[in-house]
Amino acid sequence: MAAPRYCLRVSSDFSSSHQLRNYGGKCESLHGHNFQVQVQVCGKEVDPDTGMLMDFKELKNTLLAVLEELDHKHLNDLPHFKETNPSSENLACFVYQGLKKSLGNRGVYLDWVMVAEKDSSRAYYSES
Ligand SMILES: Nc1nc2c(c(=O)[nH]1)N=C([C@H](O)[C@H](O)COP(=O)(O)OP(=O)(O)OP(=O)(O)O)CN2
Ligand SMILES: [Zn+2]
Repeated sequence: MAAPRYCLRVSSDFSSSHQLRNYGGKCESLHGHNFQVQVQVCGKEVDPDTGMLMDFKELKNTLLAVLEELDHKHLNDLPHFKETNPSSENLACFVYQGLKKSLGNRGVYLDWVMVAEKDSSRAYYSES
């Protein structure tokens, strides 16, 4: 039996500085990245009137609101990252938790969040 699934992906970015603790290398020094972020949400049904799972614009705006907390900040100074290392993995988890809270229960679930320091180095966080 087929199990229909529609998925949407939106992308954005933020620019921040960080210092990785307990790294034992040059990334312990202050440096910055233009982090790329991609998120995927999925659901079983589209709205019969709009044909949409959710408006891309709304999803993008929700993502931007979460990224606003990180953009142009020194990540180690943020309360969340005072103890938690601001690695790409932990940033993906942070964005996931923020988005999950904002999206609430609407028949759409957050599948995964990706954070990349560059195209060749990506971290994914998922709870499904
Ligand atoms: N699993 C992870 N590994 C690393 C992370 C991370 O978040 N998760 N982060 C870093 C540092 O942020 C570092 O700034 C990245 O540096 P690096 O990949 O070494 O980039 P470079 O440009 O210096 O090196 P290239 O060889 O040119 O890629 C490190 N690891
Ligand atoms: Zn770094």
